[in-house]
Amino acid sequence: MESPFTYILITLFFSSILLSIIFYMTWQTMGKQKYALMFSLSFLASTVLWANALIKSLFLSPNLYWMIGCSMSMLSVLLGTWGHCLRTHTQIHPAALLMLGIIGMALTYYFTFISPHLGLRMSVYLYIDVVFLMITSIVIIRHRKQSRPAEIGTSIMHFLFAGCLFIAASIALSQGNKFDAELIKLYSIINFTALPAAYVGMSVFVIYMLASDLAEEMKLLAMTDSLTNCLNRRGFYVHAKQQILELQKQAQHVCLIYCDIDKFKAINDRYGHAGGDQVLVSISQMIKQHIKKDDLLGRMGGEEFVILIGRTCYDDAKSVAERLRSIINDTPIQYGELHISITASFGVVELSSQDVSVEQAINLADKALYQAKSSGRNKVVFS
Ligand SMILES: Nc1nc2c(ncn2[C@@H]2O[C@H](COP(=O)(O)OP(=O)(O)OP(=O)(O)O)[C@@H](O)[C@H]2O)c(=O)[nH]1
Repeated sequence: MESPFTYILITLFFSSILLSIIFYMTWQTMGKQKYALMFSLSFLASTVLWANALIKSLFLSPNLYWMIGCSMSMLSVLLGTWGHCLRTHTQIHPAALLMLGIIGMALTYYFTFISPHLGLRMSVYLYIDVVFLMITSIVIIRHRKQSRPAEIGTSIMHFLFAGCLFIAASIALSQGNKFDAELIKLYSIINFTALPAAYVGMSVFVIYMLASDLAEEMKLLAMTDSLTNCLNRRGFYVHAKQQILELQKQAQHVCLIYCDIDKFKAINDRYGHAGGDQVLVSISQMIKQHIKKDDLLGRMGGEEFVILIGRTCYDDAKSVAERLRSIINDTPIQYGELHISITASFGVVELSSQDVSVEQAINLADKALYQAKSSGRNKVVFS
């Protein structure tokens, strides 16, 4: 009858193979993101680690088995940390991570072969793993202002995993240089109960985090206009509702500006659909350049854009549309060798002091726009 630890190792071995395959397939199907490949390689290293633990007594000398186990453990955590740094665009040089791993290996080698010390031999690599896991936990939680639930969960799981390893390492170290059967028993209990649970929990949370990344990407795509890259109608409604509440709380003057390019059909007829598209892209870029980062720009369809702005001073808010009109009027759009002169009409509604919904505000601004069109175009009309 095999020891129960053997069965746990077999389970970990197969779980790691599966996780490595899952992340490899994620890498293949999710645009070959490097971090997914790192996660796959990380679980491959874990697979070697568990396989090494399973076959140790069959082929390897104890010291060789130990060095392979330590290096695979650190390699696995290092690759995972590197993957998380890539995903979060954290500027930690891989060489710094590699250096930490090499120091861990050198110290383990030293305390195994040169100046043998049981406690240090068993604990140094685990402490290095703890450092890697803590870096990962911090990197995940700190890379954006408001972390997603999946990121919070993944960060906590890395922290818990680091905690389990820290306890295991400290128990091993507290033996000193002499084998202590009681402490080793405790060390094995941590190693084969808390650690596998934390390991599997952490892996599942990483998968959940990547799935949540994908869901966010889809949501973003569903709210983005593919030609101009600004918000589409649906995206504008969703964001404008939140933004209006935010701005009104800050007692800002909120204006909704409806902008429609004049005689756009004629531009399409003269320069072709591609020329018309270029005009739409250039106009959206021009508007983005001349509004603030927090202002919202959406394309409502065709040649219609809508802008939501908040300004502390009412005159500032009112002047934005006039400034945009004048810039569009004065800036011909380059299309290949050609320069296309265009104008646009604007309808503006102020909604700071009124209890107006986005839909009503758009209707009012649209009516003002209609007046701007019917009174000769290239004009701004306030509702
Ligand atoms: N190139 C291009 N044209 C588009 C797109 N979406 C809509 N259009 C065209 O935009 C034109 C809009 O024309 P109209 O609604 O008649 O308006 P207009 O010619 O700008 O006239 P006024 O608004 O009255 O000044 C139509 O010819 C549509 O085919 C697009 O994504 N790309």
